[in-house]
Amino acid sequence: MSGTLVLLRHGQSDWNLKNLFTGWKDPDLTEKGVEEAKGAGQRLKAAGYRFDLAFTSELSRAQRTLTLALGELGQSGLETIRNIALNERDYGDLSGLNKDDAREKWGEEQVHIWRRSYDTPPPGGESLKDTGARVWPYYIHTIQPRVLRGETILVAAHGNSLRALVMALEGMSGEEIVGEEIATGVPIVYRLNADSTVAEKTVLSA
Ligand SMILES: O=C(O)[C@H](O)COP(=O)(O)O
Repeated sequence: MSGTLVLLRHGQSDWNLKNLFTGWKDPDLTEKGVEEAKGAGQRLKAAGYRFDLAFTSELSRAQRTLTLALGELGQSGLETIRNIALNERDYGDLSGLNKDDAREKWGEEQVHIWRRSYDTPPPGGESLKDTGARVWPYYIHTIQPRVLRGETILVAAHGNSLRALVMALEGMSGEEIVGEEIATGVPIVYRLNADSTVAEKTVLSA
């Protein structure tokens, strides 16, 4: 057995609440999002986790979620590496549009394909495959070596940057990833084997 990797999607953002495509836009957390982030930290603490290092994106909602969770863990000030590679999928021309308005304009099926398919990008944006092409190398070169050293690592990021990571970690196909949803503020814990495969997965739901 090797180290532990914990993935945490940010708490509810203002644009999640307003049902807007967000991508690389930078809204803050809502009050509910703040509570979700704190709750994630409390559950990690109750389960006995202590982190050696954290990673997050260049976007405020993930950074703030990390700060709030670390506060609950009593680990404020933990060494944290921010990188744009962990940013949310770029939603391109959809960014800022209401998701229900988009369904009315382009149809339910097309919008679902843009949101959940593996390799169909939204107009002017990234497919999940494109997102994975930056998330996965960053994981392999920068995050995974620390986990394989036996460390406990926290990654606070986004619904689709984490879907890309989960897809690769669990060896999911382009069809399987369509049904994968990452909840806000719910830590996903992976214990890795020394050969980097997943030994055990635990979801710390509320
Ligand atoms: O960028 C966004 O709009 C959300 O964070 C995730 O959106 P999705 O649920 O459409 O993947």
